[in-house]
Amino acid sequence: MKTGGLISYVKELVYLMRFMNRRRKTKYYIGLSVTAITQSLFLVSFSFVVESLVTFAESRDTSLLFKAFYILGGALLLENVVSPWFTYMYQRSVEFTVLEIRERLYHKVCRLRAKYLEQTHNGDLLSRVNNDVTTVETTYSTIYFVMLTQIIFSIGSIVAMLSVHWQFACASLTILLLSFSISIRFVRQIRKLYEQSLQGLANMTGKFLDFIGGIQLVKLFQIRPIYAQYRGLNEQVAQIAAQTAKKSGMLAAVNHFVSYVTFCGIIVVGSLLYAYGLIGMGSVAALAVLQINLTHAIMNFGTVLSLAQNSLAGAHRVQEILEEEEEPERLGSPVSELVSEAMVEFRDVEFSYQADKRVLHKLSLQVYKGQVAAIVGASGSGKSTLIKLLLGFYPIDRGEILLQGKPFGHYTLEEIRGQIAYVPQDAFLFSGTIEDNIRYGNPQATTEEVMEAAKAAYAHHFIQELPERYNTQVGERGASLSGGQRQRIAIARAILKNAPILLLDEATSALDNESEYWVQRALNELMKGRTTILIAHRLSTVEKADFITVMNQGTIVEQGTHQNLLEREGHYARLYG
Ligand SMILES: Nc1ncnc2c1ncn2[C@@H]1O[C@H](COP(=O)(O)OP(=O)(O)OP(=O)(O)O)[C@@H](O)[C@H]1O
Repeated sequence: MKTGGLISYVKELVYLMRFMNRRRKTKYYIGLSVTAITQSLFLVSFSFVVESLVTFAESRDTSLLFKAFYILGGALLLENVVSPWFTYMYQRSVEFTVLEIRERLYHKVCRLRAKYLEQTHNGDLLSRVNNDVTTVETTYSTIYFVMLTQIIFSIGSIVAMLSVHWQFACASLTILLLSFSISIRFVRQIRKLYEQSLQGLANMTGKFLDFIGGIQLVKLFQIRPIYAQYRGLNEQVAQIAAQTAKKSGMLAAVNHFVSYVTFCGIIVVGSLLYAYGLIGMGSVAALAVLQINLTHAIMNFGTVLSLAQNSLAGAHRVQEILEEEEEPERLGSPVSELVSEAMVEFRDVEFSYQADKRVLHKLSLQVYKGQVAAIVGASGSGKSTLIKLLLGFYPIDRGEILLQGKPFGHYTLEEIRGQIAYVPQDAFLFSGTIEDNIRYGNPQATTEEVMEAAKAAYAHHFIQELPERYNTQVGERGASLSGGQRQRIAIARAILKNAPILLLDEATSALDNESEYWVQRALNELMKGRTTILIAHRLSTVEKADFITVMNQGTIVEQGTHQNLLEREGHYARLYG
């Protein structure tokens, strides 16, 4: 490996410390350094213990025996009394830093653009938050520690060797550098493999999430390709792991070879020098201990440097998310002079998800306070896109959206979303209790207010019949409730939010007659006194709307009441017929 490559690795290892704040960094550095120094001293001191004992055996000088005991006692004190305190100090910094990274990722995901979230598989995000953050944790708690210990220990061993026999020390240093340069040759290859492995794991997690999400379909249709794809990814990860093991094995073999050759060299050369009276047996024993320790230190360093590649790859994936572009604070200029009489107005709005495919063409629509506006149209005509734009998930290309008479840019995205309650087609419940799920509409609401909302949403009755009532756990995504029950809880949540504007993505389309009846009544309650935009997939639900907008290929082709539109015998009449 070139010096430039080594420098860039060192830079990357330093870069990883960015995740830690300054106060923690100081504690981390102190804790890590003191622990590494005490452990190194403990190991280096053994060579002096061995030297004193062997020389005592030769000379019967009892002061050497005491010296060995003192060194050993001091080393044990450092290792068992001092070191644990400092280990706790740096490990605590690590654990709190990892907690902060996960929190930062959570908040970051909340602020990511809809476009990024739609294009990124949940499995990939999950893998970054779990696997990749764990690799960063390993670096802080183990890799840096082992690296630092090996460096300090190597320096300590070389100094000790110099004090025992400088010629041996120089020879050892040469072997050390040679062995080190061989070790790090493998590191770059191993890094590439780790990067591939992490991406493979992310793909596998994504595939598994797909499988779990669609488990009913997988069973029903016996979808074998899903398993084949999962297995393919699994095999890929296993193959990469096998290649990594091969490289790591080669690295260990080289290090072992160097280690034992030099150990034997010391014994042979040391014995010869002893035979000619040029060195004491105690010194030969100390040098042998130091040499074997030194080569182990280099081996460990090489191994840990290759493991660090995994962490660096993981850290980069974490950093990628943290650096990902966020939603802006507001969409549009806050100083626009535009005004509108309507509660919600789309004025000549043009929009495309991808540059070459326009989805909305100069679309204009006004919904006045208290009105119920239904939007109908063929699949793909742009109905859901209108809702996404109104929720501020995408910036529009041209035109203006006005809310409560003011242009979009007048409000922050948080303010816009605060004015809107949204009930999607597939009501999403979070795992937790029914009460929690309703209260997400207004975290400050009292238990009585939660119940009032549930009553208004015709949910109270069925909730009371559940074993734990409002404390019943809904299961993952509300799996323990029926579709209609989930919808009514979602409606209760929207009622509790008490926002002036309501967006409904027709919520009754997948329900049986009885559920539909109750959900429809709940929706009527929810719509009272609010300005509502209702995306209707079935025309029977739009008859009572104040006006109906018919969309086709991103434009409004008709507008009027149910009766007018039927009489016109145009698009609506054809859809209705
Ligand atoms: N995230 C996206 N990225 C790219 N294109 C998209 C995206 N979402 C929707 N589209 C495209 O935009 C067009 C309008 O889609 P939209 O979902 O608004 O239609 P819709 O009228 O709500 O359809 P449906 O009734 O089937 O839900 C379609 O051509 C669709 O393929």
